[in-house]
Amino acid sequence: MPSDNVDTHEKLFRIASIPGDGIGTEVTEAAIQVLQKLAEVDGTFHFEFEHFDWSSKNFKERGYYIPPDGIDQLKKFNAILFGAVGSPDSNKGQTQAKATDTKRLPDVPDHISLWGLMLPLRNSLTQYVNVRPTRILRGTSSPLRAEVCGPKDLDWVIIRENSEGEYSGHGGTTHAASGNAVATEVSIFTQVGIERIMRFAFDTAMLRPRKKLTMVTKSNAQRHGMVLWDQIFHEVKKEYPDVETDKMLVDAMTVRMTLKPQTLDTIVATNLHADILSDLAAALSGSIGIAPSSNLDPTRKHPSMFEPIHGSAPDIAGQGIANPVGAFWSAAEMVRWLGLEEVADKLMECIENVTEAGPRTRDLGGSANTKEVTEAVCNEIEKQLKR
Ligand SMILES: NC(=O)c1ccc[n+]([C@@H]2O[C@H](COP(=O)([O-])OP(=O)(O)OC[C@H]3O[C@@H](n4cnc5c(N)ncnc54)[C@H](O)[C@@H]3O)[C@@H](O)[C@H]2O)c1
Ligand SMILES: O=C(O)C[C@@H](O)C(=O)O
Ligand SMILES: [K+]
Ligand SMILES: [Mn+2]
Repeated sequence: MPSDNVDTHEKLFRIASIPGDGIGTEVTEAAIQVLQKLAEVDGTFHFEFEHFDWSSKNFKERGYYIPPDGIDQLKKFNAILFGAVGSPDSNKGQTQAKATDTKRLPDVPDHISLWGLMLPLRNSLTQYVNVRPTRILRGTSSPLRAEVCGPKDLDWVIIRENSEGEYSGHGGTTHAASGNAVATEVSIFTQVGIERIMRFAFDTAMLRPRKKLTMVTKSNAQRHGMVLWDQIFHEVKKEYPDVETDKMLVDAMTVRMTLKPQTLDTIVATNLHADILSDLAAALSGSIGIAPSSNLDPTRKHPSMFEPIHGSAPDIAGQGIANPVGAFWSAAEMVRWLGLEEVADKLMECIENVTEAGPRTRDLGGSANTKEVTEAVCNEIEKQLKR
């Protein structure tokens, strides 16, 4: 509840924070610090955070990530800030694997953690869109040669289908004892699921200056679900005559992203294809550490969830050196989703003032730690937003 000295006319946003594991906890804490500073300096709204410790550590102790009433609890919030899931105890080996190299094996297998926390959240809260913008932030550079990619040549938004496809979770394993195990991983594509992601992608393209949408599939080799994607794309396209469109096969798309980044703008792809392409996009724009994502329920029936696209990064977890910029940018997208467009723009401005002037973390060529970057962004907020 607002404290006594708070004007009750101020907007109050209730945010659930789920830091998760590894650097997820470090960058979420940093993002909350930045959001609190933003609210404090702006003065017209404030945030109330509630923390949910649904970590892999707790999973090992309790046997679950999300408690039985967990999803219902989340439904009361205006938005969710998520860190990352993926057990960081990577040196402790794993009980079920026959692995010879236990050095990099997590003790909660990744498919258990993803299906125990991340995917049930996206699914239960009908966050069927995942928006992943990518551009070269001021002061950062692409690993691509300057002739291929100048600072303005990479400005994309990837619309990832976030509810079905390769992530439908249908499948099983049998015959394991025979020494010739049989496993299926069935992709499911539905007309409803495809239509709604296409409409969202066209709407997104319409709001961007270039009004350009590239649809990605693999409909040469995958002849059912991917062909349905193509067909529905062509149907929905008729409703958006102002949007310039083209279509790519996902393998060729990686080449186009790398060699002709300026020819792309809005991109729509399936759950798995967009997952892979968005990591590539992040790397091409400078670092996985800066890339944001919004898991949206466009109907606004349920809270949407905002998280950097990276994982728990066991290799650097606990060192305090993770780049918090992806979490900050995600926080800015949350602020935008909550209706505070101008504040979101100002926050992005502050973030980019810091990527430009430094301090920067190692992944961006600097030597700063998470705390130093966070303090720099907070100072920038003080400077830029003070009335
Ligand atoms: N949405 C999620 O929660 C999510 C996303 C991706 C991976 N994961 C999980 O995270 C774990 C690790 O996965 P991974 O290693 O494939 O991917 P990852 O994104 O965690 O790390 C890949 C590489 O990028 C670096 N990196 C990532 N974020 C960084 C940041 N903010 N600053 C600096 N460097 C950064 C890491 O140090 C690592 O070298 C796995 O358990 C995986 O399942 C979860
Ligand atoms: O596959 C996933 O969705 C997990 C992670 O890689 C992500 O991009 O959020
Ligand atoms: K994440
Ligand atoms: Mn991913």
